[in-house]
Parts: sequence; C-alpha cells; structure tokens
Amino acid sequence: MTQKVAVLGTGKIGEALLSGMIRAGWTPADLLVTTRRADRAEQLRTRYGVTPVTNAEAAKSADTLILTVKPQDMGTLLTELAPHTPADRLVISGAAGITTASLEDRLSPGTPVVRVMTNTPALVDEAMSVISAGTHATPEHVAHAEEIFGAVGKTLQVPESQQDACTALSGSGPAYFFYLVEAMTDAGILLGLPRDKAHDLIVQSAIGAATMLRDSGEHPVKLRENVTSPAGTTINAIRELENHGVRAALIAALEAARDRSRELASGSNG
Ligand SMILES: NC(=O)C1=CN([C@@H]2O[C@H](COP(=O)(O)OP(=O)(O)OC[C@H]3O[C@@H](n4cnc5c(N)ncnc54)[C@H](OP(=O)(O)O)[C@@H]3O)[C@@H](O)[C@H]2O)C=CC1
Ligand SMILES: O=C(O)[C@@H]1CCC=N1
Repeated sequence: MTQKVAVLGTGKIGEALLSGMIRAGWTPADLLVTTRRADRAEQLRTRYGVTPVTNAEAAKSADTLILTVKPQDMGTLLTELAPHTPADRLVISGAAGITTASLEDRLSPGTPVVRVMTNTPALVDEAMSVISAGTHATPEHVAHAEEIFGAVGKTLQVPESQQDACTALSGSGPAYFFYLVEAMTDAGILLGLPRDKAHDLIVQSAIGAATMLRDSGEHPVKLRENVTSPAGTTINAIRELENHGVRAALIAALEAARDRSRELASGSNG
C-alpha cells in the first residue's frame, strides 16, 4: 500500500524536507501539504506538484503527519488536528522544545509520536536530524522517520532527554557558522579587502575546514595545531580569541539555546 506523508505547516523547514523527499524519489502525488495561507499552498502545488489540503484532511488521508509549525503554533495546530487523527497515524514533530509526552497528551491514546530536530542544510541534503521515539513509537516508526529525514542528510537517534541540547548544537548550529562567516568577512573589510573577495576566501576556508573535519579522522585540536606555526600569524589570532573569551562565549551561547528549547516546551512566547 502506498504510504502518504503530509507536511503540516509547510514553511522553511517543511519545504526543505518536502523538496528533499522529492529529490530522493518520493512521488509528489503521495505528498500532502498544509499551510495557513492559500497563496502559499498554491506556490507549493506549482513548485512541487504536491497536494494542498486542510489539517483535518491531512489527518484523515495521510499515514504519516510531520508537524513543522513554530512551537508557539503547535497548540492551535493540535486543536485543528487531534479530533481527526486516528491512533494509527505516525505523528512526527519537527518543532524545537515540544516533547513527545505533550503531543501524546493531545492525541488519541496510543498514537505513535517521534520527535525530530533537523536543520536548514536540509536544503542541500546535508542536514543533521536528531530523532527520538515517544512512548508508543516502535522501531519501525523510528525507521520510517529515519527514511524520511535521511532523504535530506544524516540522522542520529538520541534519548529524548538530549533533544534540547541537540537543538542547541545542530538545530541552531548553522546560524553560528553563518554568524562567524559574517564576522570574518567584516574583518576582511577592515583589513582592506573588497567584500566579495573576503566572502569567497572565508567561505572556501569554511568548506575546506568542514571537509577536513568530516574526512580526515583527525581531532579538531590537531587540525588547528597544524595551522598554528611557532611565532607565526595564527597564534596571534588565537590569543585574541582567548583574550576575548570566544570559547566561553560559545559555551554560554549554546547553553542559552538549550535553555530556550526547554522553555518552549512550556509554550513560552519569550
Ligand atoms: N528554521 C530552522 O532553522 C529550524 C526550525 N526548526 C523547527 O521547525 C519548525 C518550523 O520552523 P520554520 O520552518 O523556520 O518556520 P516557518 O514559520 O517558516 O514555518 C512554519 C509554517 O507553518 C505555518 N502554520 C502555522 N500554523 C499553521 C496551521 N495551524 N496550519 C497550517 N500551517 C500553519 C506558517 O504559516 P505562516 O507562513 O502563515 O506563518 C508557516 O508557513 C519550528 O517548530 C522550528 O522550531 C527545526 C530546525 C531548524
Ligand atoms: O531558532 C529556532 O528556534 C529554530 C530551532 C532550531 C533552529 N531554529
């Protein structure tokens, strides 16, 4: 039997996932989408050939429901969804902070729920998606979630107690790297380089460093030491990074992101 998958709340993450699933061979006719705005629904139909439906229709006709609304919109979505969702549907939440227990409380008893934290590199099939099973999710349900999110990158199963930390590391992670590139490009401007050249130098350095981190099998400390010559240039930069507390700032930043993920579980609007 064909498995139908619905993406509910198809914004940035929902569309990234949808487009990746189609690139990986899912048939658009088996993919349903829901949106809040009619023009967005039409855009997705035109772009991908998927079928826009209401949340209630998605619950009735899809086997797997992937919820990609903002955490703050999850309550409203569940109010629209829950009365129409039979307990045999697999519900996958992609929202930061929202626990499987809170979703199970709102859905029919026994509904399998899986929580996934992915990230925007899903757009280029380089996502990191972290997956946790709820109370009623079987290994088959988790495998189905891995198959879906595997279409856009790597997947990793973790206990749900680690999801908020993973959200801080990999869910938000791309933003930190974009921020670093922004800041280093500004440094290039300060040093007298044209912006486009500074951008290209930093981006290619980032790609090279990321590839080495992934493929060399070396520890990041060793890789950094290999760049850091005695009485050379790099150590002068590293001393400034340490003087400005960049390592401590990163640790504090990720802790703050983890804490915000925990707060979102309780529906905090910030
Ligand atoms: N952005 C990121 O980097 C990441 C985000 N996430 C998680 O993914 C989720 C989505 O984030 P993101 O894609 O950035 O957000 P977006 O705002 O881009 O997408 C959410 C979409 O849901 C729509 N929506 C809201 N309520 C409903 C509803 N009741 N029925 C149908 N559609 C609805 C919104 O419509 P409208 O456009 O009208 O507001 C919007 O298009 C969040 O929970 C976030 O925590 C996870 C990992 C990374
Ligand atoms: O900032 C956020 O809340 C979302 C979740 C992870 C990345 N973006």
